[in-house]
Amino acid sequence: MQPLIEFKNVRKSNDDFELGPINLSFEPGTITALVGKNGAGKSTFFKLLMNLVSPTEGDIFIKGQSILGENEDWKKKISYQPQSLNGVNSFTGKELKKLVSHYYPTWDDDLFTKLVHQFELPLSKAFGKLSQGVQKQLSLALTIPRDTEILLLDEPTAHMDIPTKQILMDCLVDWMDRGDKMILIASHQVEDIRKLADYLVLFQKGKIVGNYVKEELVAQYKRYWLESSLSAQPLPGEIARKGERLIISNHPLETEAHLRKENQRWLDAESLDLEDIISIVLNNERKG
Ligand SMILES: Nc1ncnc2c1ncn2[C@@H]1O[C@H](COP(=O)(O)OP(=O)(O)OP(=O)(O)O)[C@@H](O)[C@H]1O
Repeated sequence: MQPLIEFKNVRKSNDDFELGPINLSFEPGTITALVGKNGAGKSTFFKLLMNLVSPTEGDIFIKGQSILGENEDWKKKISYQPQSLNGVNSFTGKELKKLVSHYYPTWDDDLFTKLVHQFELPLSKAFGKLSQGVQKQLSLALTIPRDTEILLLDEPTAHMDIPTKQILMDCLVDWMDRGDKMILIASHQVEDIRKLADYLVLFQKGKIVGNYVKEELVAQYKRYWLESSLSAQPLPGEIARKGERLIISNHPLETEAHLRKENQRWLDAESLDLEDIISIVLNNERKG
C-alpha cells in the first residue's frame, strides 16, 4: 500500500536547533501520536509537512507527490490544525467557515454544524474575543470537516474541558471510519494518546528516538515484585530497580526465563503505565 506521507532523510536546521534526520512513513487507517518534551520538534515537523518551513535537506511526499514542487494539489488532501491560529482575531466563526469551506472540495457542512452544536460555539463572535479553549474548539470545527485523507492536530486538547475532550475523541474515532484516512496528533495528554493512537513517534531534542506500535511498547515493559532479595548483579532485561525486590524490565521474557532458572519467584508482575514508559524511554535517551 502506498503510504499517505513519506519523510525521506529530512533535516531542518534553525539557529540553535537541529531536527532530523527523519525517515518515516504513515499508512492510511492509522492514528500516530507525536510525543516529546517541549521544544522537541513536533510543531516543526508539522510545519515541514505543510511546507510552511523548508527542509534544509531531504524531501516529503504526500501520496507520492513531493510537497516541494510547483504543483500544490497535495494541499487539498491534508488538514492542519496548528497550536494557535494567527491573524484571524477580527473574523467571526461564520466568516472563517466561509473562507475555509470554499477552499476544500471535500468540506462536510453537516459535520461542521454538528461540531458547532456539540461544542456550543458562538459563530457570530470575533475569534479574538473567544476564550482560549473555545478558540481551540472553533479551530477544530474548522479543520475536521475539511474531510481530507490526512488530518494533522497540534495539541488539540490543550485548554479543553473534560466533556469537550470526550466529544472530540468520539468525533475523531467516527471520522476514521469514513475511509482510508490517517491522523497525526501531537499531544502531551497521555489520555489522548492512550485512547486514540495506534503508533507512537517519540521525539527527543530534534531526533526521532523511536517509532512504536503502542500495544507492543506497552507489552514490552513490566514491573516485578520478587519474593526474595536480588543479587547486586543486574538481571537480563533489567532497566531499573527500587529497593531489593522491585525491578523494571524491558525484556520481560528474558527476565522471567532468568528468574525461573535461578529459582527466584515473583509475587506480582504488572505492565507499566504508558506515561511511565514514555518517561523511561525519553529519560534513558537523554542519559545515553
Ligand atoms: N521560527 C523559528 N525560528 C527559530 N527557531 C525556531 C522557530 N520555530 C521553532 N524554533 C525552535 O525549534 C525548536 C523546536 O520547536 P517546536 O515548536 O517544533 O517544538 P515542540 O516539540 O512542538 O514543542 P511544544 O511541545 O512546546 O509545542 C525549539 O528549540 C524552538 O525554539
